[in-house]
Amino acid sequence: MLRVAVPNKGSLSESATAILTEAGYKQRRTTKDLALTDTANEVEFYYLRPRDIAVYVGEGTLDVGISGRDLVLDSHADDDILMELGFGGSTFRFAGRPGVANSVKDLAGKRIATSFAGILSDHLAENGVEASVVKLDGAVESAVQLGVADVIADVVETGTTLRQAGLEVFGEPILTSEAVLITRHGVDQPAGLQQLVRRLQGVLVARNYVMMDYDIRAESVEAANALTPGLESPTVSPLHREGWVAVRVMVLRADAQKIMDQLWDVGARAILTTDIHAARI
Ligand SMILES: Nc1ncnc2c1ncn2[C@@H]1O[C@H](COP(=O)(O)OP(=O)(O)OP(=O)(O)O)[C@@H](O)[C@H]1O
Ligand SMILES: O=P(O)(O)OC[C@H]1O[C@H](OP(=O)(O)OP(=O)(O)O)[C@H](O)[C@@H]1O
Ligand SMILES: [Mg+2]
Repeated sequence: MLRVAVPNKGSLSESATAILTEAGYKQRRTTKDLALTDTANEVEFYYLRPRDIAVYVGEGTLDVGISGRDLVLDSHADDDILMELGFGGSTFRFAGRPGVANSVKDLAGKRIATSFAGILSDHLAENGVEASVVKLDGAVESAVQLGVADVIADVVETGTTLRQAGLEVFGEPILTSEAVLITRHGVDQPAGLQQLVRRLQGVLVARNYVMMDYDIRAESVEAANALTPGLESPTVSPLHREGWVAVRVMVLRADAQKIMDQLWDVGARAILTTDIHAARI
């Protein structure tokens, strides 16, 4: 059985369970359950902290897991990132009281609080900056007010927590993160992993694309195809009406309205979009 680690709580948990459910896997009924066996798909799910998932998978104790790119890098575990999952987006940034620093170069000799000491130390070393790292478990934004640090390095999503603490980001983002699927580096892919990856990719396609149908005069089909090249190639079928064809093609959901306007301008009519419920590409 494929052994899969899933975040048990926190920012990644709900979306991780949702994407697995959408991919046709059984998920735990209550947040108290520690594990669940999906016999039909021959997969065992283990619900763990995403920071620990990077370690379990890196050690090879579990075959594959969902964690955050920042947590994987921070752990220095022996993981490979197989795919990005399109949720749990955040940036990892420096922040401090206004004017305290403008870039990483200003941090020499300063005290920096973080719960990602691995990422922070790597970043300071890359920039040749010597500073002292104050390792905290959470609520890092309070460290400046409480006097244990001069600046912080933390996860920023909306920036609300920083504003509430009277802090501002400075310097370039240290990294951008999102939820990722990981396996142990350098091992043969276990049975069932390819199926999991294909199913998750299918969910991402269904979420990110819509199906678009339209009718157009045959002489304009090349102009329309330039706007909607599709993943492979559009399906073009004859219409009963002489000189017209029907086109069916996948387009990015985010671009759909703009493309419908552009298709209209090159003569397409009866332009429809429909949701895709599942896909294998
Ligand atoms: N607003 C956010 N706050 C914290 N982490 C976030 C946020 N948005 C996305 N993430 C990502 O979630 C992962 C952190 O997972 P974790 O389970 O520790 O979340 P958490 O919400 O901080 O949980 P908790 O603080 O309750 O332990 C990281 O990969 C991080 O980049
Ligand atoms: O930019 P925002 O949308 O405000 O989100 C970022 C904040 O959310 C997380 O804190 P969390 O609630 O997980 O508490 P923690 O610091 O104790 O982990 C993270 O550590 C930041 O503090
Ligand atoms: Mg947190």
